[in-house]
Amino acid sequence: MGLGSHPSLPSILLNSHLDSVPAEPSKWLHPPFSAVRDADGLIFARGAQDDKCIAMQYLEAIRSLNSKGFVPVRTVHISLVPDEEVGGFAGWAMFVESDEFEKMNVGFALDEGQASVGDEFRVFYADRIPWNLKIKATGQPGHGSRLYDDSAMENLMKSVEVVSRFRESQFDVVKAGKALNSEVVSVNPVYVKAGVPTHDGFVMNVQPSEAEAGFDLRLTPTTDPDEMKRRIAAEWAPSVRNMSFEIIEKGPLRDCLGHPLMTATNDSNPWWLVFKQAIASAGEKLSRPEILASTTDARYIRQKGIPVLGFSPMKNTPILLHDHNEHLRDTVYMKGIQVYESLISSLSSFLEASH
Ligand SMILES: CSCC[C@H](NC=O)C(=O)O
Ligand SMILES: [Zn+2]
Ligand SMILES: [Zn+2]
Repeated sequence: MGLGSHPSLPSILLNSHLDSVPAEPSKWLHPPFSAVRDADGLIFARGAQDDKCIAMQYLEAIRSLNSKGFVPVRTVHISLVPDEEVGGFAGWAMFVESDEFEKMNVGFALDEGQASVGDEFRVFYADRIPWNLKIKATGQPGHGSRLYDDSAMENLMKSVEVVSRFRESQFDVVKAGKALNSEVVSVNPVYVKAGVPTHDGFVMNVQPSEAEAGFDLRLTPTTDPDEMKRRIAAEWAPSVRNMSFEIIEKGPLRDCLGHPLMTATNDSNPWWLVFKQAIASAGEKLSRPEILASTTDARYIRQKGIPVLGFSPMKNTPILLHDHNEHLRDTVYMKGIQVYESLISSLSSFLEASH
């Protein structure tokens, strides 16, 4: 397929990353990099869901459409990219700035979504944005037996309590059924580093002068980043308690016009209507559009003002991305190819969008 009959119209892009997270083979039922299909039809492989499945399904769908003589109106591009799992800085973040990307003149893109445990497919209109937050404390060192104020560990532990309360306040909203997980700000501790090391452990009777904790923080597309920074500076790492912090922002929160990176899923977006219709024509249902709790390369494409939907055609499937024994049922995989045939033919035949 490839080139459309009207190549001057904005094109359709189908994106998949080819990298995956590591696996611990000893904890898997089958070797994670051999794609074993068991007697029940389950295909075990790192990447079976995240997201080599969609890369192959795009190709199979196009092969099938080709064999039926289908000619797209709009050009269809497939991008198979590196480094998504580590932030896309040497992948999509650079690619969106290239002339090659500009020349592709992309009008609409599909990127990965997530499995659905129910009978309806899930679709994602935005990603949360990760911040890596390091909180550092310094304080008074001293004998391990002494009770005194302002040790580094005490300062850090106070912060951990404050962060935990914020975490709970967000999680309570989810538990009360008022928001989905991906609609609140999440913060999870991922490491703590402190202590005076010895050759086989830590000195036990010295209270250390430095301590540090790391958090995986996820902002919703509408979180005000400046307000978040003020909260961190005032409450989580107050300098009056000898605390400092560092934030590594893993991607943009706004496009060049300052808008949150969200693709409209209403009548204002003709691509949404075509997408929805194509899913229905394939005899399938969609659940309410969601924000992706994690993030993917789509955020860089949205940053350019291009509408992107996150979609992986996996239903009645446990969510196993980044997990041990990641797998996908063969029949689900095969059905997904048909769904993409419907999507690709509808999207690439769509004439009327201004872009
Ligand atoms: C630093 S960006 C990390 C991207 C990663 N994406 C999928 O899991 C994520 O943690 O959401
Ligand atoms: Zn992925
Ligand atoms: Zn992943």
